[in-house]
Amino acid sequence: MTRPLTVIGLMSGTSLDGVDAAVIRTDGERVFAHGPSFELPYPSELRQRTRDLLDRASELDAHDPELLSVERALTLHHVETVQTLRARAEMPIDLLGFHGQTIFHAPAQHRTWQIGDAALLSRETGLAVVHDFRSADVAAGGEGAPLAPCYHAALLHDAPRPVAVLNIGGVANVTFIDRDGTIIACDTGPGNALLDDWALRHTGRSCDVNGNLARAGRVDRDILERLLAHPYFQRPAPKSLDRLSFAMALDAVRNLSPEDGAATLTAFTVQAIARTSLPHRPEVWFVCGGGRHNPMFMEGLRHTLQASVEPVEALGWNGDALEAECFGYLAVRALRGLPLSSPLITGAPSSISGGRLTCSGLHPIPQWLGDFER
Ligand SMILES: Nc1ncnc2c1ncn2[C@@H]1O[C@H](COP(=O)(O)OP(=O)(O)OP(=O)(O)O)[C@@H](O)[C@H]1O
Ligand SMILES: CC(=O)N[C@H]1[C@@H]2OC[C@@H](O2)[C@@H](O)[C@@H]1O[C@H](C)C(=O)O
Repeated sequence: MTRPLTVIGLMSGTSLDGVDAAVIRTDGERVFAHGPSFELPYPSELRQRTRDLLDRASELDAHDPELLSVERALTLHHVETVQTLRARAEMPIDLLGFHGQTIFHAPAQHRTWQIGDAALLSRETGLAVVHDFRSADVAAGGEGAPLAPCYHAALLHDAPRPVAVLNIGGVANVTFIDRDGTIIACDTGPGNALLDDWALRHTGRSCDVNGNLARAGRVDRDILERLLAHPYFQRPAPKSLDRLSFAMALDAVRNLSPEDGAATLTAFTVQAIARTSLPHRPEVWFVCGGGRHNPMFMEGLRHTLQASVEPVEALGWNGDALEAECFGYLAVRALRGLPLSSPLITGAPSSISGGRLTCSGLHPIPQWLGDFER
């Protein structure tokens, strides 16, 4: 039997709001325990510098001084997150699963780019680090995202089916598990990112807190229909998005009032989710990610999907920590050479593993790592 490991998973998502970290104990197949979790928000200056990098990421040179400076600052923010969580966890940690920050995602060009210095993280924490989860899938011709479905499936083994887990992060993505266990997944469209950018521009706050701006506005139906005419919504799964894939929506609503713009962008996220083509109607949609804290998304989804829509807390899960837990789980799967994705999830030609191990902070290398040699 493979030894279970205690792992800290680390996720810095497309919302650019901060680092989520969570402890789980897993052998990469079963999850034995969930430990504490913690989020360390980015200072607004670092969030803005990262946001600015995204705009020029497609042309960025890997040695760009600002890129390297942001990468170092983001990594040190991860180090601080790990040290804080470690102190709270009061248990020895074996491994880190480090997603990094996606700054560019274009699977059609065989490119996906997560920044973050795994060697620095390993040196500063003295822990082994698994990172670079998406490249192998993209290199094999897959979308490289979403990767959470395999973790959702591990947690949902005895839930009623068909069932959907919907993550509303910066981008939104769904995992659908059919009656026979078949998993279908994709990014559905925008999540919070457009609304965050709009709210920042018009209110100076980093998001539309509790949907208050959108609630006071009216949806512009013409603009909404135009946005939903985007070919992405006709494409079947598997499919995935970059944070900026729908940046033109901000341009489309630019002449609306702050309230009407927020209402229209909120409806765009909801309607994009509802248009996702699934083989059967899920019995329940369980929602995770920061978007579930926005009642305008939750109410809009209940109304549009005409189905039960619950936060994942209804399953006893922690919807703010789920993605971080996921990268802890995937880190152990990667060490064991187990698949992180499958053809129906990312479109890769076969189920393939991924991730890379960095141990620059370990002297000597612990013996148990030898058990995982692939
Ligand atoms: N009370 C709230 N009201 C409105 N929006 C909220 C609230 N709380 C959180 N959010 C939204 O949730 C976002 C953070 O979500 P989350 O942490 O899931 O993003 P992420 O980790 O970047 O996700 P992903 O990797 O899936 O893109 C914030 O940027 C904000 O838009
Ligand atoms: C390229 C990339 O970082 N994609 C993220 C992003 O954020 C949400 C959505 O777009 C999803 O596809 C993915 O993250 C989650 C954790 C995933 O891989 O499942």
